[in-house]
This record gives sequence, structure tokens and C-alpha cells, in this order.
Amino acid sequence: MAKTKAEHVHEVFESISDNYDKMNGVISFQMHIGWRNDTMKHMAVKPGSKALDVCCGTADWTIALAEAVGESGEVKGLDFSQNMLKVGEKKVQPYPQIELIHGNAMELPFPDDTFDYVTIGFGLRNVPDYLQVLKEMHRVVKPGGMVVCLETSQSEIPGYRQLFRFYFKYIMPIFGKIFAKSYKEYSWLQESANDFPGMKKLAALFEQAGLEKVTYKAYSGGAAAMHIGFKKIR
Ligand SMILES: C[S@@+](CC[C@H](N)C(=O)[O-])C[C@H]1O[C@@H](n2cnc3c(N)ncnc32)[C@H](O)[C@@H]1O
Repeated sequence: MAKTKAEHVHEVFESISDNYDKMNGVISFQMHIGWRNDTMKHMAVKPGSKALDVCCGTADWTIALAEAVGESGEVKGLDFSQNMLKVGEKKVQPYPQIELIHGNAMELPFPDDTFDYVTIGFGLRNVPDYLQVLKEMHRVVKPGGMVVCLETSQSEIPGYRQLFRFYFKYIMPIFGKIFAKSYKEYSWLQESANDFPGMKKLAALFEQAGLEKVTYKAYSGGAAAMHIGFKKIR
């Protein structure tokens, strides 16, 4: 029987966990660091607040959130790959305010209105139903709280889109083969990035999930984009 998307994604991340951090730098030419830093600047996270990082993987964004909320705050990171979390566990040791949780983004194991910030970094394109995950993120964020997605995107600049597709299809999996010895796993990135909606469509999905005041910002000509939305104050 054919594997479901979730089963395939799970298998991919279980197998690339040891090389994931190194490969992130290689395949994005280290640009992901600037995208992540700029997103955090836009969020202006308040010390002492509560944050959830969905699809946290090896916990890079989780750690950035922990540094922003400080020791009086609280950060949960959730992921369904035990191997990605295992790498993350070592990195989060110096941060007592972080708890990493094994769980499914499609059914977040938290009560309604729990967090001030809910983030997802390069995770949304991997889930079986984008809208379901955005609805879950909307459900667990507090009224007035912020939902943020940083993800690969579709460039709106003529020619760029084809360039990115060529890169994702032919170059990136070769980097995967050279640096991580896994061509197959890195070709998944191309498939998931191709299928992922462009900025306007993703903003519309944010609104469909119930979020308001939705804004977005393109990075590196649209190779990636940050989307921010807020939960209505009742
Ligand atoms: C590309 S990695 C991103 C990791 C991290 N957020 C980052 O910015 O580096 C995507 C992560 O999403 C996780 N993931 C995919 N689908 C998931 C799901 N349905 N529930 C929980 N985690 C999921 C994978 O296990 C993987 O760790």
C-alpha cells in the first residue's frame, strides 16, 4: 500500500535528523539564519510570555524563542520525529524554560487559548492539511496572540520562480547527496516546496483559519516568506 504523506514525511525526518542542522545552512546558503532573525525582530517577543513552536525539529527556533521570553517565560516545542527531538534535546539543555514534546501538529495536545505566540518554521509544507494545522495553531493561541509561519514560498518575480524550481529540483538534492549522503530524502524538499501555496494564498488560509490582521514579508526574492496573523480579541 502507498505511504500517506505523514508516513513519508516522518520517515524522511527520522532519517535526516543527524545532518539536518548542517544541511539547513548548505541548502539555503546560510540565508535561513537571516530569515529567522528578521522574523524574530518582527515578532518583538515580550519577556515572560508563553510560546509554542510547532514542528520544532532540532529546536533552533524554539531556542530563539526561549532567549526572547527569558527564564520567567515558557516555551514548548512539538514535533512527531523522535530523532529530530533527540538532536534538539541536547541543544535545549541550557534552557530550563523549554519543554520538547512528541506530538502531532494536526491535533495539538494543548487547551484553547494557552500561548501568547505560536510559530511554525519550515514545517507547514510538510503536514497533510495546512488549514487544519493553522486552525489548531489559532485554537491554542490566546485572544490577541500571534501566529507566525516562516516557510519556503513561490516567488512573484518573473524568472525567479523557474530559477528556484530548477535549484530545488536539480541542485539541492545533489547537495543532499554530497553533504548528507541522501538524495531521496532531499528531493522531498523539492516536492513539498513546489506544492506549497504562494504568499497571497497562504495569507488567505491564515484568514480562513480565523486569524486577523494578516501580513507577510518575502525573503530573498520570495525563496521564503514570513506570515503573521492575530487571534481576535473576543
Ligand atoms: C523542515 S523541519 C523544520 C524544523 C524546524 N522548525 C526548523 O525551523 O528548522 C520540519 C519538521 O516538521 C516535523 N513535522 C512534519 N509533520 C509533522 C506533524 N504532522 N506533526 C509534528 N511534526 C511534524 C518534522 O518531523 C520535522 O522535524
